[in-house]
Amino acid sequence: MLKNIVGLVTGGASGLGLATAERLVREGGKVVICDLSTSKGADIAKHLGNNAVFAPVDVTSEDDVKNALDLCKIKFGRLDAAVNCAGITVVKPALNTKSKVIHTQEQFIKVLDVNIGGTFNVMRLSAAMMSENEPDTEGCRGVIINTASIAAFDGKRGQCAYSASKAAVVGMTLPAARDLASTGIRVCTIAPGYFLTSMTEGLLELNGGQLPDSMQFPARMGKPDEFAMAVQFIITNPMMNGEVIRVDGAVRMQPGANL
Ligand SMILES: NC(=O)C1=CN([C@@H]2O[C@H](COP(=O)(O)OP(=O)(O)OC[C@H]3O[C@@H](n4cnc5c(N)ncnc54)[C@H](O)[C@@H]3O)[C@@H](O)[C@H]2O)C=CC1
Ligand SMILES: C[C@]12CCC(=O)C=C1CC[C@@H]1[C@@H]2C(=O)C[C@@]2(C)[C@H]1CC[C@]2(O)C(=O)C=O
Repeated sequence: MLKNIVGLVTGGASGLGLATAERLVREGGKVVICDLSTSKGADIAKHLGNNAVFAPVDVTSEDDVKNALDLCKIKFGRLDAAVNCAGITVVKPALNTKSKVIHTQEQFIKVLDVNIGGTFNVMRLSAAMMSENEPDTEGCRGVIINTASIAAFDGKRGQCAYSASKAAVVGMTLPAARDLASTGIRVCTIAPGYFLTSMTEGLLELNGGQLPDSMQFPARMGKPDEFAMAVQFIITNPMMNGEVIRVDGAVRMQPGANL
């Protein structure tokens, strides 16, 4: 149960973030769905009812995140769990040796800006708000959950930017947990494998109908709610701190096709 837990979920209008927002509400909590103003976040929050509200947020903007936290305070009074799911990817080799096309620096920086900068922006501002909470019986004031990827460890061809960004999210987990320990705020990261969302739609088709990377067990794409179950576990288990959990059915990404 997540009774009365107030969560803020970035990327909450789609895929893993949406499943997390839905689970929070289903389990008795409340949620601020943060996503781009162009997303379906407003309709989704309406559909989820009074325990959900939408905040238009670009995670790279300090003002947008502050406004979302203000809304959280006004509507629900506090923040217990911030879940960073907003993320983007680009699939492009550093250099395409056949066509001689070079990966642009702009694309590289953009992925880092959203995936690293956005995650850090939400984490630091959420922590500041959580620091105002009364501690629970364990001294805990809140929990921050970031989303990396198994690409942080075994990036494929074409994933320099994405893998670097997710490795950074893994890398900030322990120092952030250490920074926030004295305030009673926990920080964990989930590194998902292949999950069925808009980010991976078309992946099976691209792969000739085959599952990628000889998936072990279960030999299928993850369901978004299986990610949300990991979020719930981290929120409810006070010993989960400073840790990165792979949720991937034991898959290991292979180098992939020459791009
Ligand atoms: N689907 C998968 O197999 C995996 C996904 N991930 C990671 O999980 C996270 C969620 O991905 P999915 O749900 O699959 O993707 P998705 O594309 O379904 O959802 C991502 C959401 O983030 C939002 N977003 C993008 N840029 C944003 C910004 N600047 N500010 C606010 N919101 C923004 C999008 O509007 C979208 O609603 C991402 O960080 C992704 O890298 C990691 C491993 C596997
Ligand atoms: C890069 C991938 C795989 C190759 C392909 O044909 C298309 C792709 C675009 C979506 C990527 C694919 C991938 O390798 C895994 C990721 C990066 C996927 C987006 C999310 C992804 O599933 C992941 O992060 C896995 O950890």
